[in-house]
Amino acid sequence: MSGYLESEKRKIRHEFLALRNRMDADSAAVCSAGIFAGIKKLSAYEKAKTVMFYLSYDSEVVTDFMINSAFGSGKIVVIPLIKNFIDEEMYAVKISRLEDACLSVYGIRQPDINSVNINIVEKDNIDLVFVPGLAFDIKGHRTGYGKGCYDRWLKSVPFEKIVGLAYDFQVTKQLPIGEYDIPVSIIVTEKRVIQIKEN
Ligand SMILES: Nc1nc2c(c(=O)[nH]1)N(C=O)[C@@H](CNc1ccc(C(=O)N[C@@H](CCC(=O)O)C(=O)O)cc1)CN2
Ligand SMILES: Nc1ncnc2c1ncn2[C@@H]1O[C@H](COP(=O)(O)OP(=O)(O)OP(=O)(O)O)[C@@H](O)[C@H]1O
Repeated sequence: MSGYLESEKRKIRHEFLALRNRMDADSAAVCSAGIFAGIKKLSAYEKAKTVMFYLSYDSEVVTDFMINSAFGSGKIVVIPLIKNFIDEEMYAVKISRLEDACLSVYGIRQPDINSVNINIVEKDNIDLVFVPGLAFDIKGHRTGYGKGCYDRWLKSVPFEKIVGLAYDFQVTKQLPIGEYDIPVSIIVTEKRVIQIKEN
């Protein structure tokens, strides 16, 4: 990645993380409920048997109650797992309850790779993937924490299965894009559902 692109991305991360960190817990809960209301209206969600959520940390869109609701609807829930924080390769693993994913390194909740029976689910068997982000643009580009874990994992996932979850202020007109950035096909915020055309 060019130095210019890297510094532009760094600025975006800084700016949008500051915005997101300004949210208080009550507003985050209210907005996340609004986002889930939007998700439930998606026919792709209704039809999905297996959905990939992430377990929110920091000031990300809150997903715990969404995951519990998905269990209640009989869906299979998978979440990202980083087995090794050196190569940072991501896997999708099935959980049966939120408690399967205890607090892990760097504040990210994920299953304990030593104590839990790790059940890796193939990408082809996942119907819908919700991705977190620091910022999204109206063409579906996403800026994350800058590890590239999601971009690497999403490489072979069909565009229409990838859905970004964001507070409305995280959606901007245009983000700097790198060669590996994988766009989302839908962005769900508490105010709107943005459908993106594939380029
Ligand atoms: N909720 C949620 N879960 C997620 C992500 C996310 O953005 N949100 N990820 C999105 O990618 C992945 C987590 N990726 C991560 C990879 C590394 C570090 C991390 O803090 N690494 C250390 C460096 C390790 C070291 O010192 O060797 C660091 O930066 O300090 C954090 C998250 C998968 N799970
Ligand atoms: N498919 C890939 N193959 C090789 N390198 C990649 C791939 N995807 C991303 N990277 C590299 O990972 C680093 C971080 O990428 P980027 O800035 O796009 O992360 P991000 O989208 O902000 O974060 P994340 O995907 O973790 O949420 C960059 O150096 C990028 O070149």
